[in-house]
Amino acid sequence: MTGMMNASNLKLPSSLEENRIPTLPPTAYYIADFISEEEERAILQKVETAPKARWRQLSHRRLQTWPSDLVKNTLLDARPLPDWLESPVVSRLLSIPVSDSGSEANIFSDSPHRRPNHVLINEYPPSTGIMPHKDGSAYHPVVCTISLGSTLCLNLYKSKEDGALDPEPVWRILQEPRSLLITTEDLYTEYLHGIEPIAADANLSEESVANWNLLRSPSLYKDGLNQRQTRVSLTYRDVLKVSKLGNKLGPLFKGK
Ligand SMILES: O=C(O)CCC(=O)C(=O)O
Ligand SMILES: [Fe+2]
Repeated sequence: MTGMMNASNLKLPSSLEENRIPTLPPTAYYIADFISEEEERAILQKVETAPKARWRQLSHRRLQTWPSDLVKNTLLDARPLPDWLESPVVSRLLSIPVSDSGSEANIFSDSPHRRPNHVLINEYPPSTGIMPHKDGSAYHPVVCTISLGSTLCLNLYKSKEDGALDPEPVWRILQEPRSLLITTEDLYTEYLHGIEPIAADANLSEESVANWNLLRSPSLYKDGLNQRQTRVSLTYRDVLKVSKLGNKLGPLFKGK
């Protein structure tokens, strides 16, 4: 067991502000060691052994939604998240104050349910990605992403004056396994994000990676390359609309 990272070895910041990515527009935070290797393994195990019907297969990527898909931007299924998605991630997330000012406010203090109520799980084999997009109006504009299994780059894009997408990313964020990335505000509303469908991320450097100084292991990428393995991401958000009807109909939903 020597050298194995368990939760008690994690060095969480005393506030998110300490881990703000300084070169980005408001506001993004990156915590390289948010969960331990043990916790990563346990979550991956749950993801991989979920009932087959939980998975939605897209052409390259597959995904799960917890507790369920949205219908017209509404969460119909008001059941809480399962334990393995709630703990340790949500409790840890809510325990970190945004600033050192003495206020206890956490990243979900201003959201309608004061906590994430929805998790999207995406699995990306090497050479798969997600097209540049915005996350839209269904969610409170705070996105918390846990990365598992592999490092890859998330790209941030701007729209041009004419509304068309500028295909060159304006920034890149390198997400290591077990890291937490939080994006909010302008990064939610003004910019698009996406992941290129490539086998390796290239030209990685202090100049080209916005969160370079917050990485756990920048030395792994000193040749500028990151060979991708399969990466699983957990995207935690607060869905604004939760149906009361969904609650009453709960027993009728044959939830898996
Ligand atoms: O996997 C990720 O990090 C991004 C996922 C994403 O952007 C989304 O599902 O909206
Ligand atoms: Fe997204």
